[in-house]
Amino acid sequence: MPEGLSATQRASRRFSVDQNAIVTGGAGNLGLEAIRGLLEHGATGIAIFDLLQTLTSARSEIQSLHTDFPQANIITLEVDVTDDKAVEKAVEETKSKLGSINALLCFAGVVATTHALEMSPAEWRRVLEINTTGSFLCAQAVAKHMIASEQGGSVVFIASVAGQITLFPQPQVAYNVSKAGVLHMTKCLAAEWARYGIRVNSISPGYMDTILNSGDGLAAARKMWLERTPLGRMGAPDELVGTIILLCSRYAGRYITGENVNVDGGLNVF
Ligand SMILES: NC(=O)c1ccc[n+]([C@@H]2O[C@H](COP(=O)([O-])OP(=O)(O)OC[C@H]3O[C@@H](n4cnc5c(N)ncnc54)[C@H](O)[C@@H]3O)[C@@H](O)[C@H]2O)c1
Ligand SMILES: OC[C@@H](O)C(O)[C@H](O)CO
Repeated sequence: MPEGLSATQRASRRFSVDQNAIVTGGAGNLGLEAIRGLLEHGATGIAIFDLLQTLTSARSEIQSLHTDFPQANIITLEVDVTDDKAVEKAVEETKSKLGSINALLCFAGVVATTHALEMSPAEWRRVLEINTTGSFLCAQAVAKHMIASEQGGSVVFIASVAGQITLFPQPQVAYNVSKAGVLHMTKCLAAEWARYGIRVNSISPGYMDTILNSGDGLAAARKMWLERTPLGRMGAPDELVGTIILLCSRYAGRYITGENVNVDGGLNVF
């Protein structure tokens, strides 16, 4: 322990997240697990941004969050992240209901497994619009609030190892490009917003054990994925939580910005 640190400064090394967060795609597989992790680590308020269809199908999981964390203020907002006006309105509503916005986590995303020669322009645009543009629009709207509050904050994008290497065997050029964009956007926004005390980082999951990677049609692919994953298994959704807490914590993570953390069982090494 360096000499001269006060008790308060030492306490400030904790990994706690005693603040409010917006989680886009928060009713999805990884988003729900992230929210549970944030609440377990002291988050006081959560705004779940997602499509009506997913908010409806995840109703019982969201109800369990209310039951398990009765002291937390958990709100749900129907938002399409590609709709800039809807995003701005939802961020405004979050601010008025939660009081402050200290962290943003962007999980909203889609995958298209289509060969490049067969991909329609509409499908290409949809994947980039949701994964890259949607993440940007949410970060921009939240950053404006963080700047106005003069409190700074933390933005965490969910990229993918697919943004760094060409995954095999599934053809998913639009997805891979969309996530490469998210990775570079992380660095650009970290550079632009550091002066406001806003840190911007990303997490790149590998193959997580979620619906996205399930289904009978993927059995052969799953076998190949495991062969290329040094830890030899898929990740559990809650295995992102430690990194999320580090990056969102205004204590432990306060000198980390512009960084990507691969949470992938080693998939990126090949
Ligand atoms: N599951 C994995 O193995 C894995 C690996 C790497 C990266 N990721 C990324 O993690 C994120 C979450 O993945 P997941 O496995 O939880 O998938 P998921 O399908 O369960 O969750 C995605 C969520 O995004 C929401 N969404 C989609 N389009 C939206 C829109 N236009 N506006 C608002 N919300 C929208 C969906 O309703 C859903 O709740 C995605 O960005 C995905 O690319 C997942
Ligand atoms: O094809 C599956 C991919 O989306 C994968 O789940 C992930 O993006 C690997 O990082």
